[in-house]
Amino acid sequence: MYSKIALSIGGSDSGGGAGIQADLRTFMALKVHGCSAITCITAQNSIEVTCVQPVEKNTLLNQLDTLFADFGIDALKTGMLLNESIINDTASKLNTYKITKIIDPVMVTRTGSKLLEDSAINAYKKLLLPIADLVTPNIYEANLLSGLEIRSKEDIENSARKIIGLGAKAVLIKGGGLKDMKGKDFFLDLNGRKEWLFNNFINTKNTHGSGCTLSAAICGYKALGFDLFDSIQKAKLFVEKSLDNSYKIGSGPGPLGHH
Ligand SMILES: Nc1ncnc2c1ncn2[C@@H]1O[C@H](COP(=O)(O)OP(=O)(O)O)[C@@H](O)[C@H]1O
Ligand SMILES: Cc1ncc(COP(=O)(O)OP(=O)(O)O)c(N)n1
Repeated sequence: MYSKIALSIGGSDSGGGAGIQADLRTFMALKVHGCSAITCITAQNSIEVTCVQPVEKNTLLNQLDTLFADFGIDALKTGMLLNESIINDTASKLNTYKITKIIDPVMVTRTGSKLLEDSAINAYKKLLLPIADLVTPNIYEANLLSGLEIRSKEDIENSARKIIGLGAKAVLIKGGGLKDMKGKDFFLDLNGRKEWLFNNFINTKNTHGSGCTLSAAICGYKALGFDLFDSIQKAKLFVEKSLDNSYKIGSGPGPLGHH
């Protein structure tokens, strides 16, 4: 019980639906010990983000150094990294860790609040994609990373190829941003393995934190020792069940019920 350790590097969601809070709940549900390195603090509810405060450089670096000095972390994921300076600092450390790295390139909430400065997109491409074992963009994020406008399944596949071309070992593009594509995601890796992955559509408005939950579950299953592709399949099932257990706590989209 709890012999494996996963780390989430990302932002705090004061509303508890996404970010570090969703990641730690996901790790716990998978019976993986969860650690966190907080990059920024957001004041957030189900409808808006009213304030974002990055932590100081040394606060971020000390969280990482202190964890790695004592714990044998099995896998990590990144979430909200906010700006170029946080991406630089995170990448400088990640370069030295020989564990699975899942990069969830969080850029904007479903309700339209920006979680990444525009000027930081190039830093993602230059510093994080080349060290990613897996990158998990939604349509909007894949668009910005690949420079391709995505309107169809074919565009998704082309965008995935571009992202692999930028150095990521594997990519999972979440199709939900296109009509009738919720639950349909496209996987491609460096060896040319390509698969469309499907889970059942869950008819709920309470989807806040589903992207974070997916990347955290992939990270958790990797920490438990599953290979990357199995981890993704299991994580999709985990998200489906968590969406089925989702609930409403404010006037906007509510959180997932991690189980
Ligand atoms: N209503 C839904 N029913 C089933 N699966 C869903 C639903 N909404 C999202 N998903 C799945 O949840 C995961 C996260 O996707 P999504 O919410 O689009 O990411 P993001 O929050 O990054 O935009 C994906 O695997 C997606 O297929
Ligand atoms: C602090 C923080 N990190 C990440 C997100 C984004 O969460 P995600 O699951 O990608 O999507 P939304 O449900 O927010 O659209 C966040 N909101 N806050």
